[in-house]
Amino acid sequence: MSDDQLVGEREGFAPWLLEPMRRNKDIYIKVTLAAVLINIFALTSSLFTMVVYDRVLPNNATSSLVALSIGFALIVIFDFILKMLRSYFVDVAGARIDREVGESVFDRLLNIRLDRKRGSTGALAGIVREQETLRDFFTSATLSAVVDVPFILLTMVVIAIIGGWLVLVPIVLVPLVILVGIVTQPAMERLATRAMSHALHKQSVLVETIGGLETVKTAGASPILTGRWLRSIEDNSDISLRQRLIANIGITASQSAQMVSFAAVVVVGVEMIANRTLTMGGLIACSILAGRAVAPLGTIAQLLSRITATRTAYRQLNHLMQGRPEGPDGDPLRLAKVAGKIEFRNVHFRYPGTPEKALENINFTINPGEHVALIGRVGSGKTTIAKLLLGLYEPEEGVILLDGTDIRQLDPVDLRRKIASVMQDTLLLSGSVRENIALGREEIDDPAMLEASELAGTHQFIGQIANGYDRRLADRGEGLSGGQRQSIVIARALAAKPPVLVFDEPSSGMDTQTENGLIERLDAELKERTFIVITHRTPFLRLTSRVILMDRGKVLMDGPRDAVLDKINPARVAKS
Ligand SMILES: Nc1ncnc2c1ncn2[C@@H]1O[C@H](COP(=O)(O)OP(=O)(O)OP(=O)(O)O)[C@@H](O)[C@H]1O
Repeated sequence: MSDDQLVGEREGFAPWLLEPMRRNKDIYIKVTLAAVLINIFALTSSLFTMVVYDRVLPNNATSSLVALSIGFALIVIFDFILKMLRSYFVDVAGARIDREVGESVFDRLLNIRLDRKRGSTGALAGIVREQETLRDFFTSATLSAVVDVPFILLTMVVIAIIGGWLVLVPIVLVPLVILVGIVTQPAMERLATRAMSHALHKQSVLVETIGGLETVKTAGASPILTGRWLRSIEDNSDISLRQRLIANIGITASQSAQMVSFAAVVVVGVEMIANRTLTMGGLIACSILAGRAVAPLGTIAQLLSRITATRTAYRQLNHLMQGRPEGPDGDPLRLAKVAGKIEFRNVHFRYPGTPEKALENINFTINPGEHVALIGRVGSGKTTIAKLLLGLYEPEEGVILLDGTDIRQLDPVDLRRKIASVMQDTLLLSGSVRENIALGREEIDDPAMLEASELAGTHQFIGQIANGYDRRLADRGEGLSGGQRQSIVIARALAAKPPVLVFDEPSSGMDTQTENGLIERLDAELKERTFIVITHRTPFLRLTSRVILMDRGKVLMDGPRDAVLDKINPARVAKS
């Protein structure tokens, strides 16, 4: 699915947003109450003017004017306080909603099923960032403007009371402005969707470039990325130009409507004054009110592009939130104690969107405490077996069992605690070495961290540096050598003493001496634990007693280590 398709879905209002809003119901009730009072106060300035013209001026009643002015000043003060309170309430509720939504969006991101993940990393990051657009809506003036819209009716009722038929002016104009909004809305929606997909594309280019800056430089990929970047900037500015054009139709229409409304009231009002059906003060009050009736629509028109962007952001996030998360549909199982028996039964697997099977009819059983090497040519499916065992993907057919339980029924997080892994793309987090090994797991105290670190060989280079374990690593562990990064990741896997360990090319970045030292230390450590190692190199085979040879997604040979190695390489037999 392309980034474009990611933004095209439409759904109803979803619980991940509705629930946090409901939990803040009390605050929104206060906001509505404040809005009622603010809108009532807003009417008073016109009524004040009316009374001054009709009662104070003809009678030269200065004392009444003083009293009225004091009253009006008090209203202005109350109005000020209420407006401040309203913004504060909107902000508090917005911040709470933002936190709750942020938590559930990040949680869903962590539980995303890899087989359902669509679009690039940058696009996914962009979708998650859309939460900010939602927050902007919930904490900004937009929400207050939307809340003010129903009060247009109240303003019209007051116009009808004071000016009678004069109310026809806003009655005709308000729907006209709304109509302009409705007519431009589909175009705004379309543009908002396209704007978002262009923004996601721009984000993808940026993330790809920054993430691989070293490779971009060494491989000379700058021209192709610059081209993509410039295209996405052009696309983005083209779309925002069109968005502004369309939005301006609504904004200008509402401004014109405000002017027409004011003038029409005056024209019709003059006639009514001549007929003595309206006072001078009444006319002035009505013309102010008629402008006010159209004003909230003007604010909405100004914020329309923001409102459509919020809807598009909502749909995007909803698409992410409605995807099925990892783990079983019902309550996930957690195995109390794992002996470490692993079984692949008739497993077939195809990566999403690829025609060929990466694994075809895989069958093997690994007994508790057995040490097995998975070997085979590049692309033969070894890593895929590890990924399936870790529950990152589900088999298309067949089952994978851990101690006799289908791993699809297990809690994926718990499964990955029981089966610790060192995967090929060793990724470190920014933070200290200690944090990278312990990863915030409570059971890993300092002695456990140090023990794992000594076993993995991390201590050999970190132990020499003062405060080495507290040394902060740069982004993704850049600043450490490939072998050093691997050693930290091995320490991370060993630290919790898991019953099963899966290592995928654990020593590809290490020199022979470091690798041999590691293998010697692991020999004792791995006793009575199930161990699977994927390797192209022979030293690690010393730790294993059985070898599974893979070829083009199938098991070609499976048997005792030396027997399989002798079959593959008859020269070995001759030598021995
Ligand atoms: N994320 C993916 N999406 C689509 N195809 C993939 C993906 N990862 C791997 N493949 C394909 O699946 C096949 C098996 O890949 P796998 O990584 O399991 O091989 P491998 O035996 O571990 O190779 P290597 O020794 O190079 O690590 C390959 O043909 C590869 O192109």
